[in-house]
Amino acid sequence: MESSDTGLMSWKLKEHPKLPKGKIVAVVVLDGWGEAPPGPYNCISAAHTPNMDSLKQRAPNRWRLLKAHGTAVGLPTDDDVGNSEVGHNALGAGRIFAQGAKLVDIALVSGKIYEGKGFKYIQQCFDTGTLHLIGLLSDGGVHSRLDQLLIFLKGASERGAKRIRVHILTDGRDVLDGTSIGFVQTLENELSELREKGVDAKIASGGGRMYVTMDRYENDWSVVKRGWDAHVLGEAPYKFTSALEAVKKMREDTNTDDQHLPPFVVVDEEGKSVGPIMDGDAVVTFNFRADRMIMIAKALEYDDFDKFERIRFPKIHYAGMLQYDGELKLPKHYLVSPPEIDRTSGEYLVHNGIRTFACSETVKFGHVTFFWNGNRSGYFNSEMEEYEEIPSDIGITFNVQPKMKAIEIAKKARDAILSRKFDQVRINLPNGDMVGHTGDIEATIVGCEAVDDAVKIVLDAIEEVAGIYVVTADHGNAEEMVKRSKKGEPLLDKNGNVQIQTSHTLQPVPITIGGSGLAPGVKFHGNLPTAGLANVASTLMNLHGFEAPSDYEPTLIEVVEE
Ligand SMILES: O=C(O)[C@@H](CO)OP(=O)(O)O
Ligand SMILES: [Mn+2]
Ligand SMILES: [Mn+2]
Repeated sequence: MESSDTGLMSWKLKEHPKLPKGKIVAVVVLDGWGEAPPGPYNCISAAHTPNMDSLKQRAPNRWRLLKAHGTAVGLPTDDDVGNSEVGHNALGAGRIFAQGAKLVDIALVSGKIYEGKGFKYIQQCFDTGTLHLIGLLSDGGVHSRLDQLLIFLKGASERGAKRIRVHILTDGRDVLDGTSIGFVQTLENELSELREKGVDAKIASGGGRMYVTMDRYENDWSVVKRGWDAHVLGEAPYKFTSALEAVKKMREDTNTDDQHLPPFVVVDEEGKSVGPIMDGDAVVTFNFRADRMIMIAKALEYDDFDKFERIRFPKIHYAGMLQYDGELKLPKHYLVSPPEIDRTSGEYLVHNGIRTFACSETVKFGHVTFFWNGNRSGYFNSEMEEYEEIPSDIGITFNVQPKMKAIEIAKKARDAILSRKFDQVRINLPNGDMVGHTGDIEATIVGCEAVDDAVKIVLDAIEEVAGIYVVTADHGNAEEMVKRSKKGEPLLDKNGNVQIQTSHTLQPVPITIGGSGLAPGVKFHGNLPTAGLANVASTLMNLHGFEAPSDYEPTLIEVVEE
């Protein structure tokens, strides 16, 4: 950390000895765009992407791969796929922070989770109220983990929870479609063991994560309302006497995948919901990841709330697994302290006169703002920053509109670059990820081609202002659309069809820099073979003419005499 004469931390960055200030730098994050061998399940190699291809071929010294998964981005193990939260956190913060998944693991293993203020707060309801747990039910490890839920269920019941209701959101996005049946079965087994010990524990409601509760960035409040109605009011169009039956039947009868299952409630023999949320109950949202919990957290926490008609607003003790928004302090109560992602590159650059424009469409808007800035909403300095959100299409899966708003985002970036009002123009192009998550290979190829066209728009604008571009990605997705055996063969399901993979991957991501504003002699260091996304922030500071703070991960570039 840099310090001033007074011993206090200083925001002032040192000038870079060789690189000038004043260049406009475009930062383009391709969401879900990893590097993998070409093949029929690699939508990026299958797509016609002349611009990205030429960036790779033209300047081998200024194109390389970065680690974007596992411990390189603060996840518990190197078997953990990357994701947007940890990826953009690392890109923006320039350091690797132990992330939510890991912090919850640590708190559960040590038992500290039960000693904190958050647990004591919910525990006050255990004698007379019900403990409700709402979250994503899978072992995907992106938003939540089933093993953590099971440990917590046991821990809470040993500490006095007598009546427990779980509200499940089925996945099929971070894990294979269809696996929700197995996850529900595992949870049911655990709940039945708790019942044998005298705890009244049941699944009460649920639905598919993309259709119920887990919307983000206020894209579509009707998603959260469906969750509210099912979890809180105990009302849903589908009623079953067990969650297992619910998931199995709804998959067949409505022909929807795990991600998009309709909302359901579990009812008793009289058809009455087994677990609405009532006055005096405790509620925990057990996802550690922030973006898709913030909307439901607002609905559960805020007295003043006008996003939808709540009908009934129970007086509850609500805690998040983590605090999801550091600026809004939302929720007020939480079980595990979030990573303290401080002194991000965005905050430094604002203090050093860099004016920033950031843009994406709604579904990725918070990635280049909120996540980039360390899970902090709002501006550091509204006079120096402008964030623009292009409304995403709602109510569709993105294989229907695979081009999404890529071109519109790129045009906003182009206008911001040509206006010369900004020093950094930062965008996220969502297609590789959002279309990749649908598992639709043809549509994903179309999406990747739109990304390539969008990159060209930004690069052309950078050329006009003699600026610099940095094109990179946050994690893999579209480059690997099939589940493989250990030997690398595509796996088949029981009907002999290949198992389509909708999730992120373990693959590295490319980064490339260039533009006529780049000082001659700038190239990637040869001595950082294991660099990852956290090395990008220092690099960007250099390109703006500054040295990075000493505790940032080292820069990727060096300047050689030509
Ligand atoms: O859609 C999401 O929530 C995640 C996958 O669970 O994707 P990303 O990390 O790219 O936002
Ligand atoms: Mn992403
Ligand atoms: Mn994704």
